[in-house]
Amino acid sequence: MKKIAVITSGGDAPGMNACVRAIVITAWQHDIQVIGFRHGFRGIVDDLNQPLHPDDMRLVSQRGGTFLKSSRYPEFREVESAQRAAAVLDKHQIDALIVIGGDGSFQGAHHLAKYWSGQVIGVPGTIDNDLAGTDTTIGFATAVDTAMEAIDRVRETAEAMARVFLIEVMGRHAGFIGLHAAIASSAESMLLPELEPQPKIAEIADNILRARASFPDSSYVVVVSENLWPGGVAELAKSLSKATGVTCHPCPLGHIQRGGRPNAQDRILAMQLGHAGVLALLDGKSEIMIGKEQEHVVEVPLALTFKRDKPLDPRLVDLQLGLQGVNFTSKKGAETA
Ligand SMILES: Nc1ncnc2c1ncn2[C@@H]1O[C@H](COP(=O)(O)OP(=O)(O)OP(=O)(O)O)[C@@H](O)[C@H]1O
Ligand SMILES: O=P(O)(O)OC[C@H]1O[C@](O)(CO)[C@@H](O)[C@@H]1O
Repeated sequence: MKKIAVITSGGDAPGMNACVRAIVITAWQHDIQVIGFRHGFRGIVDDLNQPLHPDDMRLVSQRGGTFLKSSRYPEFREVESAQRAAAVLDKHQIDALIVIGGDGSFQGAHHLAKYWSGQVIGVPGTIDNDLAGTDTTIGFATAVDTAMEAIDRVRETAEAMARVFLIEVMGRHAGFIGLHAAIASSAESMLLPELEPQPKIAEIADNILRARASFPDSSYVVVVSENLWPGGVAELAKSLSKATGVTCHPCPLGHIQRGGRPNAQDRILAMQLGHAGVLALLDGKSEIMIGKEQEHVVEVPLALTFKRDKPLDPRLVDLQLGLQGVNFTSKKGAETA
């Protein structure tokens, strides 16, 4: 193996830069050159190449986003795009490609592997944590920290004014950020796509009214996953305000959850998985994702990572449901009810 390529693809995630650093340094230690392609699969197709050298990696892991840039590039589903990418990779005499991204990026890698003979490896980089075969993904822990800090700030004004807030968090169609942020911020309630049955407006409203009756001078925070409620928290807030007679304030956290310096956990995970990715390539592996399960680095067939659903940890769901229930039965609540 003489030359490998790396891309960051899909939504950027804090820690992607640290992962590229580990890949570049590990590869050079094995006399392998590294080329980056900017903007993910689009950069391969358009040959936006950028040679990567360990000297350039000195101060990248502290930064959020991805210095290699990323993109959403739906055209890559087409056969011609994959063939064009294969031709560009061959032109540069690339032996293997490492794709840092989420489930869409891994589908892209799987698609490319049908038209290109080089090795292809995925490293999970997405704030959503929605990839099967790995307990966590690069960027998830930082996004949860960011959401928690933002909710803490909202909590202070909510508590001062005794207001109800509906805080929308990212996750695409998965509730990992929602669940972890709800626990970490001591939310009174959470609405996640995985919870069955989904509560009706009347039930959510009833919970708010019961909490207001028990704690009339306190805040009430509901963490809501994006893409769950039609119209998002803005519409949900309108419906709940009407149903309860209490003004419910919508607060979508949006892209601030994706930005920011990666936390230590994400930097360490990123470097561990990037390093292991290069070693797996040297071992001749292809079409796998390098993940982490129960503190061990694991190799998982790429196709399994996006074909399987990844469930929330039921113990964490029960923890939050149990703790949020305490709000209605606590001593203080019983006295004022
Ligand atoms: N089915 C597919 N076939 C080929 N390429 C795909 C496919 N799905 C996605 N891709 C490619 O992978 C890129 C990244 O996918 P996507 O935009 O879904 O983000 P992602 O990797 O899931 O990351 P995130 O979870 O952070 O959004 C797409 O823009 C596209 O170029
Ligand atoms: O930045 P974009 O392209 O609007 O994508 C937003 C989506 O990307 C993510 O941030 C990462 O997949 C999701 O949580 C969110 O739904």
